[in-house]
Amino acid sequence: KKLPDGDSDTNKIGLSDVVKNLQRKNFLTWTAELVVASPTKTINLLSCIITGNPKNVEHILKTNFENYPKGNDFVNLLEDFLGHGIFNADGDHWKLQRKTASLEFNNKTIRNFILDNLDREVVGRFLPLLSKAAASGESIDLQDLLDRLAFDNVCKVAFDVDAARLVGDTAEVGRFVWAFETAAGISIKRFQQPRFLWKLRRALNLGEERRLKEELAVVNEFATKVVKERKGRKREEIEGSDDLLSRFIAEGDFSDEFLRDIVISFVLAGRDTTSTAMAWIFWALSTRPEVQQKILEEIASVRSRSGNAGEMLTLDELREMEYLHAVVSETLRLYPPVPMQQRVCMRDDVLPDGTRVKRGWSVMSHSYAMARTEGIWGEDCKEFNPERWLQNGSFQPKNPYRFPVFHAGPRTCLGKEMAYIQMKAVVASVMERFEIAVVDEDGEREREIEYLITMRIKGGLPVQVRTRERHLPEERKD
Ligand code: HEM
Repeated sequence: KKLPDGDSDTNKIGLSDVVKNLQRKNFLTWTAELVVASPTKTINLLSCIITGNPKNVEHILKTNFENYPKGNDFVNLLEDFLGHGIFNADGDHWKLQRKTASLEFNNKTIRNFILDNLDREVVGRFLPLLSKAAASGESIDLQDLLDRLAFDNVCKVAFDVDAARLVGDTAEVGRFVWAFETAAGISIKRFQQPRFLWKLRRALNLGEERRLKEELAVVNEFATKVVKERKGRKREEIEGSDDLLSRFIAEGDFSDEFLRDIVISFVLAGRDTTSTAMAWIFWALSTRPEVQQKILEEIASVRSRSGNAGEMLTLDELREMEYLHAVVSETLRLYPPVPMQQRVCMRDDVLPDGTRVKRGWSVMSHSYAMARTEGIWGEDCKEFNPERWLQNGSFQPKNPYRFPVFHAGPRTCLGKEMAYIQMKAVVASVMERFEIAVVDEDGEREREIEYLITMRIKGGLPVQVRTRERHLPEERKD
């Protein structure tokens, strides 16, 4: 039988290609090259379909959503850590959590809660650390500081706990924070190993698996204690609190275990994603003075319109900053924090480009490759060009199936708005006060990528910080 164009047999990558190329290349960039070069933008890599074709992405994430769950392999990997929290659940279990969580994320009060927390964290902790670095002249790892900042923020929003990672862990939660980071690291490393290996180590309680078990006991004990304590508070107090744990308790009769799992899922989903994105933004800006200048002009303009001479911009002012929104989006496009997203096929299917998918095969959408596809973004797709997001100065959102950086369809990221608020607030606050110079920066040279679920800058982001003179609106200066 003649195969239709784009049939999985046409763009098949064999085992010998895999072995030859993986020795030399990073999996993410190698598969991106293959996807971009494929006529249908879809490849079949040892019965794993990888696609950068927007029509296929829409089919997988929305049109035929029920046929493409996360699947047991994915869920099993993270189950010890996340249980069946929203990020690691399928079917009814996922639906129930999604419903309540969407309600809460769309609740207006959460935005103010996010910004108030950010205000304390950024003004009280983050900026002073940068001032110290500016005074001493020593270089600092900005990616690491941003990791700490994002961890603190997401813990506050998820369960109103101050993890205090930016100021050194406090005695009470320090053990939890350390255990969480270690457990996340070991759990994620499972993705790199053959399944039987980590399962065997787990069964025999050996090495990292043993460590994981110990650290998870600490994480679970701490989270359960917080859940129980919160449930024990007065009803009015719970109802008046904006963190997600309190909101879930106020909304329904959920078990301690369920609440613990969802909270841990939120912390995992919100920490490295946002910090990685911010690190790439500062890296991208460091070689683009003209983009920095435009952001500074935009900050000056919103401040002069509102007369705000305060430490932080307000939510409305951040919202007005459409150029900064475009800069953040352009960085996310080229450096998507979650560059590939995996699903599993439940029943044999044919994708819109003709690719056949068999039951049990993995299917991955490749945001990193899509950003580098001329058919989606035009000839300048590899350039950093924030203007592509703007029309007459207004930000124009793109079709999410062409830009699935926050996923798309029923499982779209719930923290997108929170992430944008955070990224814009941090970038604006830093840029107003400091010049950030990336150390060992080699002009436009790309940084090496470290890819393990999120796409991080390999080796961190060493920077030197210099103080910049601020220009606040005159009338409110004192
Ligand atoms: C720049 C920052 C972020 C990016 C790029 C991002 C991206 C994503 C992506 C790609 C997914 C889908 C993952 C998958 O199912 O394979 C996702 C899901 C999710 N994200 Fe985000 N995320 C970001 C920040 C956040 C934040 C700050 C939170 C909130 C605390 C958050 C909460 C979630 C949750 C709860 C899900 C699961 C949704 C579901 O399965 O129904 N994310 N995110």
